[in-house]
Amino acid sequence: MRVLFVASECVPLVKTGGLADVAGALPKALTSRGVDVRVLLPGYPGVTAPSAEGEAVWREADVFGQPATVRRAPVGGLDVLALDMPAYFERDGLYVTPEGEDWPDNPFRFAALSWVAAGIARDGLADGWRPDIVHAHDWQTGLAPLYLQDWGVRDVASILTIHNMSYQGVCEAELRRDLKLPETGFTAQGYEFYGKVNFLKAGLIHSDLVTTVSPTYARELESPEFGWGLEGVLAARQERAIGILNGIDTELWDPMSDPAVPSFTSRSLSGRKAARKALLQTFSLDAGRTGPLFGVVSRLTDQKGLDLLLGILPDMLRVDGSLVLLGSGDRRLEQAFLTAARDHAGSVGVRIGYDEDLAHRIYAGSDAVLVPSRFEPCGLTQMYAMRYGALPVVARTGGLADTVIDANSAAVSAGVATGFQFDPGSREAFANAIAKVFAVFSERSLWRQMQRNAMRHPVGWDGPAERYIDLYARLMAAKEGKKRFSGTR
Ligand SMILES: Nc1ncnc2c1ncn2[C@@H]1O[C@H](COP(=O)(O)OP(=O)(O)O[C@H]2O[C@H](CO)[C@@H](O)[C@H](O)[C@H]2O)[C@@H](O)[C@H]1O
Repeated sequence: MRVLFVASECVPLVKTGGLADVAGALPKALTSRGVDVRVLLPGYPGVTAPSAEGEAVWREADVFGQPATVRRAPVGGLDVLALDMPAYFERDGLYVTPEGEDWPDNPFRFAALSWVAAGIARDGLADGWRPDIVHAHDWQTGLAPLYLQDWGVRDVASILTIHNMSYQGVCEAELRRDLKLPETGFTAQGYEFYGKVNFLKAGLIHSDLVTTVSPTYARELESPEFGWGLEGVLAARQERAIGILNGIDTELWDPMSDPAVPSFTSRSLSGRKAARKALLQTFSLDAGRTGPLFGVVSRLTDQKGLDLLLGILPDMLRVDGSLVLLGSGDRRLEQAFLTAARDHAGSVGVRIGYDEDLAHRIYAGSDAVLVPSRFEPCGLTQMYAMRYGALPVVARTGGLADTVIDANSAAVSAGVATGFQFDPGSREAFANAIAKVFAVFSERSLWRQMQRNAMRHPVGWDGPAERYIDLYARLMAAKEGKKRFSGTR
């Protein structure tokens, strides 16, 4: 079974968010189960540097005005195919300029990525490798299934995984000819979206199968609130989006062997105490405060609901809580948190930027990690938190609802709670959940039991990888005409 993964970012080479974690970890889990996976990535500087010596396995002289060369190299346990197109990808910033604006040629950059994925599926590589399946991820690769279908490549199946429906890759209709999109597809049943071109919609319509990253988000996606205008497209498909919960890379994220933090396990937490102390020192926070130390590691966007945190912060601090936050994104949120840190020096620490090492130290040293998202397709931070013994406090939405067992009275009596849930978007519900965190924090044995539960909660890729393999096998069988594909949620 040969699978071509195509994604716009991937750990350990280049990451801005959770897509990269999945695009790095899932291929590893599939490979260890015998699937032959290669991962096609844009040749950003972080990708071309480690693959520069790789063999050129595919070329085309002119892909949207630029020569394209694909180099194959083993990097970080992955079989990487780096798309070398310096004019498109050798720049500082994956999607946006240093000033935070979308690169104006993003439609061409990511159409090129999709085009090359489809080209590899059509032609195969110089070493004879040709995929059975193209597995595309998010809008940046949404045109790959369309090109495959348009070119009549019928013996390679395509899957599109939605990591976030709110980013769709919409561009002006006039570009459609230059993007080499079929004119007949520019309709409401095709890739047209309110008079524009929509990359994600193209992928949803033309892929053989659509998946998303949690069962709850799969259901939510069919409502206008979460579908961002594409809910009808999913509902109209014969096979709707299949929700497969993400896992996390439990080798990279292992408190026992993580080089960024003192070693600890669910049985022996003394290393965790040291991690907490070190974290307080990093942010020059007062070690004498008796309440929980809350942590946040997040992109600062409206999705993540962190404006709600600003609203309840003074109350949290009044009862001796503390906060550390690492994030970047929306300039106004960045400023607001920096101001909070200045106003509450000693109890609030804020780092604006991206820092992988510090992220590990926050999961290991915080008592609780806050994820108040308005919507969350899966969410990985709550799983990293659980694995490191920080109890997650999450909005009850998407994958957050699927991964955290709320400390309600039934779960507490059954001894299975792993965190705290509240109604998304509600400041009052968030404040109530925080009050509960304080209450449980003062009941040391219950807190300790929840930490143990959280740390032992299965968060790896074993189950999800098996489900993807099952889908791949059924898709291949369907392509071979053995039987009609039938998906289940
Ligand atoms: N400033 C910073 N410094 C260091 N690390 C930082 C950071 N900001 C964020 N991170 C890291 O980025 C990742 C974020 O992953 P999430 O899944 O929580 O969100 P994201 O919205 O990016 O992903 C989308 O795709 C993923 C994958 O499918 C879905 O889980 C999710 O719901 C969906 O929105 C985590 O590994 C986190 O530690």
